[in-house]
Amino acid sequence: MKGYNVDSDHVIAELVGMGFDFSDITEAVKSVGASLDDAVEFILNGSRRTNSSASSSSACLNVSNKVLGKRTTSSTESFGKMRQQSITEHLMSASRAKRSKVTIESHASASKSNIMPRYVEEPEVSLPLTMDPSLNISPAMTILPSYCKDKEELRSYWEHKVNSLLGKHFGYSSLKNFQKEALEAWLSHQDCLILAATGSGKSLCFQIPALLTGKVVVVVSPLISLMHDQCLKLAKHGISACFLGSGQIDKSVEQKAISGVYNIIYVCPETILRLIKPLQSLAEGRGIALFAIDEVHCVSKWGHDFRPDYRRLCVLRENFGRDSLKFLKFDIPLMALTATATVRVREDILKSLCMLKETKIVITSFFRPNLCFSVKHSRTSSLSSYDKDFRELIEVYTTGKKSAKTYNLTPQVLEHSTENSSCSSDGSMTEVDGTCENEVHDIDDDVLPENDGVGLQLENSLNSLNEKKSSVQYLEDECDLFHDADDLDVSCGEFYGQPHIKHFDNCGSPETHNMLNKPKERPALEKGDLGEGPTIIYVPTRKETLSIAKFLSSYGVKAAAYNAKLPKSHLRQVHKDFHEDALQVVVATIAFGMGIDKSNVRRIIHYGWPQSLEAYYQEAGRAGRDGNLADCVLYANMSRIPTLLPSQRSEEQTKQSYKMLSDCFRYGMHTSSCRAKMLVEYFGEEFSQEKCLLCDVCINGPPEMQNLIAEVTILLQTIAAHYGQRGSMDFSYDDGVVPAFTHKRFTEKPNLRNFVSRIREQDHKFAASDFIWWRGLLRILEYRGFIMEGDEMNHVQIKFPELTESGLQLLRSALEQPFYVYPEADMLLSMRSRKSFSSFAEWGKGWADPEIRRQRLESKQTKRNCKKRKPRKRKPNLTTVRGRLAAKLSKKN
Ligand SMILES: Nc1ncnc2c1ncn2[C@@H]1O[C@H](COP(=O)(O)OP(=O)(O)OP(=O)(O)O)[C@@H](O)[C@H]1O
Ligand SMILES: [Mg+2]
Repeated sequence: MKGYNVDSDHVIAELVGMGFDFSDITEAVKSVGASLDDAVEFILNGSRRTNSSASSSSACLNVSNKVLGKRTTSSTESFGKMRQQSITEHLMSASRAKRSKVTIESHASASKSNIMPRYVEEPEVSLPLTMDPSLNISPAMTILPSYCKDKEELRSYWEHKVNSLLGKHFGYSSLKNFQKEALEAWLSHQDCLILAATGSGKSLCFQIPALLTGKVVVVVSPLISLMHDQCLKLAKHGISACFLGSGQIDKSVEQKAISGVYNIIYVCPETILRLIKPLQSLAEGRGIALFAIDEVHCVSKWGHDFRPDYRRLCVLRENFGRDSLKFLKFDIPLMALTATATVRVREDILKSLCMLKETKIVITSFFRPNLCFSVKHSRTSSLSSYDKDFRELIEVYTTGKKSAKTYNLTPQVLEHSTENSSCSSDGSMTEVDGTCENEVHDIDDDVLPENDGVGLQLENSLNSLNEKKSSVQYLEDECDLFHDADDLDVSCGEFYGQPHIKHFDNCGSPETHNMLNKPKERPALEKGDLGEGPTIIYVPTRKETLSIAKFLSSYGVKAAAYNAKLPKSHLRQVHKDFHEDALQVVVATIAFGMGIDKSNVRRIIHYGWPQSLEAYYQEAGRAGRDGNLADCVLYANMSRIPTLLPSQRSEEQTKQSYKMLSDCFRYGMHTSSCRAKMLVEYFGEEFSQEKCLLCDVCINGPPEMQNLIAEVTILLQTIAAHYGQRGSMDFSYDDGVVPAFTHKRFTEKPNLRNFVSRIREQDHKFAASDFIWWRGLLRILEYRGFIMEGDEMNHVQIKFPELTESGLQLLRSALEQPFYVYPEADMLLSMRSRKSFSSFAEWGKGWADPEIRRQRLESKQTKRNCKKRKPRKRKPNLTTVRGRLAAKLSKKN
């Protein structure tokens, strides 16, 4: 297979997945090159295997789907051939031989190097303990050859074995440390929870046991597309696998899985619950080496991607232990894996899965040293924001390029959908509502006669549209809630391992992988040109996927939209083109989900607030898997507090979701700590170095500190006075400054807005102060423990502030000590448009002068009047039904 490139590998794997004979495939690829369609055409029409039912290249995807789900008779022949060559067959035959007699052959007298026992492990068969008990070797180690005299020897024995499998199947030279630790736990029959960064290689931890033992590994995974991709990769590495989703299962695949045909069975949580009994017979027959629960954060209600069925997976511990299956010598180990779990989520995982007390926890650093994090302010709402925010990106992909050819993926869909979205949301979660409202007003209200029958009808329908658009159902429809677009037509499929070729997927060479393993030296990571690798832009709403993709395409960028509502054929095409580097930018909702493992993604842009830092870090983690520099930019509207995406949640979950959103908001607002540090510390890791040296804060440095004693004092005083805390203290202040709280606005619990207007009224120095500036200050006071939330409701940031005991104490000493802070992002934003608050002096002085005050008030009034001017009549849009109707009505009048 020398000379085959990544593209041909991909095509070969696809064809293997379709069930074609390997020799036919190689011949086809040799003849027509790395084109899937052409190769299918060649095999189907141009060579031995002519099949009239699938003769056109357009049938290619159908063929694929059919074969994934139900194999046609014509493919059985080649498939049988492949099975002969598959590793499964080898292990199966070995296994059969093994079961008839003693499992491990002793080779005490032979040299280790040339004697490898044919079978490494058979936990059910206990062996005489020939080792010194003082070695403290766990029972599982005893299943290893008895010529290994000590722990070190045992370790090097299995490392040697694993490394040869690694080289043979994957082309890697060694395991990473965390992978070794995980395998050691499994060898010792321990349950294991693995927390390792995105793209670090967690899958190998559960794939290797299948190769080592010849038993089956059962992997629980949340998404069909993820299972499909992993099976495809395994097939390329010579390992047979199948996936069983929860839809219409092809029973024959399921039966084969249960009879032990595949090395690895991927199964969704719903299905595994149905398969407990059959899996118990599999455990008794071929044997189950391990249950792996991938993306295990889905177990936790405290995580970002909760899947209720994951919580029922404690059945695995209940039904696959020695207590329930007498033929087992040891409980079948559980291995749980995730890249994003906070300490609380970890505890929840261990408890919900009933993992054993001695569960080994393997944690690698969450730090990805080649990712450059930054946060930028953007309204993310209109073409003008796109223009500003994506100019650089457009330059990267178009400068010096000859043609500005538009990438034309389902243009009709794009055209149609963007036509109605001229006023798209501003990208933050709040703007889902905003969009709807704007949209309803795209017809001029003032063109409609008030009591005209048609007008009334139109108005009614607009109202009902309005109502519909503010319903949770409609809003849910605007956003994708799952990390999956269900772009496959099948719910199960099988993949047979092909004879091994040296593959490194589209993920680079082993050397580049090792770079992830072993971070580059810090000084070498100087920020510069990132190159042209692809970009993923994550947006909150489906509509924005279309409008941004259309915008970028109009500048000649090869961009495509991806969201769960687009046609499946389009989604598949996007996946394919993205993996083959035919696309420069994918603009997606979170449906472009978990498990995207492409090495050269150079930029992940979040355009609008994510819902949690877990989700953010997981999505950002898709960048730079080749170890080279990559950018992770968050564009968010700093002037708005994000809101939760609509979803069905219990009260408890709502609270948790608010907490996560709030943490995410703080991450964006923070201006003085290294971003990577903030992120890894969020996951409970102590950051080993001071800074990442690559994020916007490390590069630009924090903003200048300001002494805000005057502002802090008046804010605390205003709040304290409302709650009658003044009497209980002996702080002294200028009575003129403290507000008199007799105003009727204050009879109810006041929110920050009320306090700010009070401050503005009371002190001319602050009369023109921005609300968002005070909001930033309030947040700082909350971090420092001086303020707390005064109501029971859930908020992203404190809404009804009250003073804590420390707040009261601070107030007592406030006037004596300076209060230095780094202004938060919203404060900086407000200061950019106005004078800084601490330098209110100038403004303040101005307000003190009655003449200046009069002039300012007058100009304010004039501005207001200008705003109130009757809106200009817009020309009705004659391309829409409503527009034509409005035009007709206005003519009548
Ligand atoms: N020991 C190793 N040496 C070199 N490369 C490796 C090693 N182990 C895994 N890899 C490679 O690392 C890449 C990422 O692997 P994998 O998909 O298992 O990551 P992951 O940790 O599961 O990521 P995610 O969190 O996105 O699911 C793969 O392309 C894989 O082949
Ligand atoms: Mg993974």
